[in-house]
Amino acid sequence: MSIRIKICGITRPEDGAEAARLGADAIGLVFYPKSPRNVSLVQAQAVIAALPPFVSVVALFVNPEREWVEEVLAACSIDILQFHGEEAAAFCRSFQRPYLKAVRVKPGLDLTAAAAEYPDARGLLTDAFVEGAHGGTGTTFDWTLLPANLPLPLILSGGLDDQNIKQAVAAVRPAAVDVSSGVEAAKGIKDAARMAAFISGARHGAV
Ligand SMILES: O=C(O)c1ccccc1N[C@@H]1O[C@H](COP(=O)(O)O)[C@@H](O)[C@H]1O
Repeated sequence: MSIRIKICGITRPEDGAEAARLGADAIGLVFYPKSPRNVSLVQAQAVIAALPPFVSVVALFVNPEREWVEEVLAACSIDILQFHGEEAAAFCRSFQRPYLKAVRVKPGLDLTAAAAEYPDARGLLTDAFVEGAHGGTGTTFDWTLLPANLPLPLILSGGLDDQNIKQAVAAVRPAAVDVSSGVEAAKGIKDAARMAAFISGARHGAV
């Protein structure tokens, strides 16, 4: 199966539509008020309305209240949930939607054990550990820390950009890649040329 590409932190309908036109498989909407890429329900609805039907919509949360996830699901057409905090598996699965679990990688973390805690997740998304931040930092981690045989599909993220994506995909061979800051012109504003180069690099790195 060909590599899947997610462009996260979309805040504007035109950026989501452009990501889709360039060949992204999924876009991410950040429902985390502390993020510079946080979107309101109205913003999210506008982004989703501008997307073609074949692009998956991922809703990203960080340690959310249950009611907030339910409100987003009621208001927006969401395909997949992404939990980017310290959410327990029981919480993640309680919405009865496909979900991705993010882990922030640092030396000493047992990724195989971390993945095993979320057996029903659709994928394990590996981001860089940065003290005091939950994600979207543009920081890479040491890809050699990734074990060969994770029990879940691997979604590589953390500091990927249009310059390093081909090398990253060739080295790690993930099922999917995810990027936020590495294809931006400014926080929350995507750069079409960088998105195009990222998507092309990911596809070429996978061959
Ligand atoms: O994008 C954000 O602002 C964000 C905030 C809080 C948690 C996660 C966030 N984004 C996710 O972080 C990773 C890596 O981002 P980057 O490419 O290094 O900027 C990515 O999975 C985003 O989905």
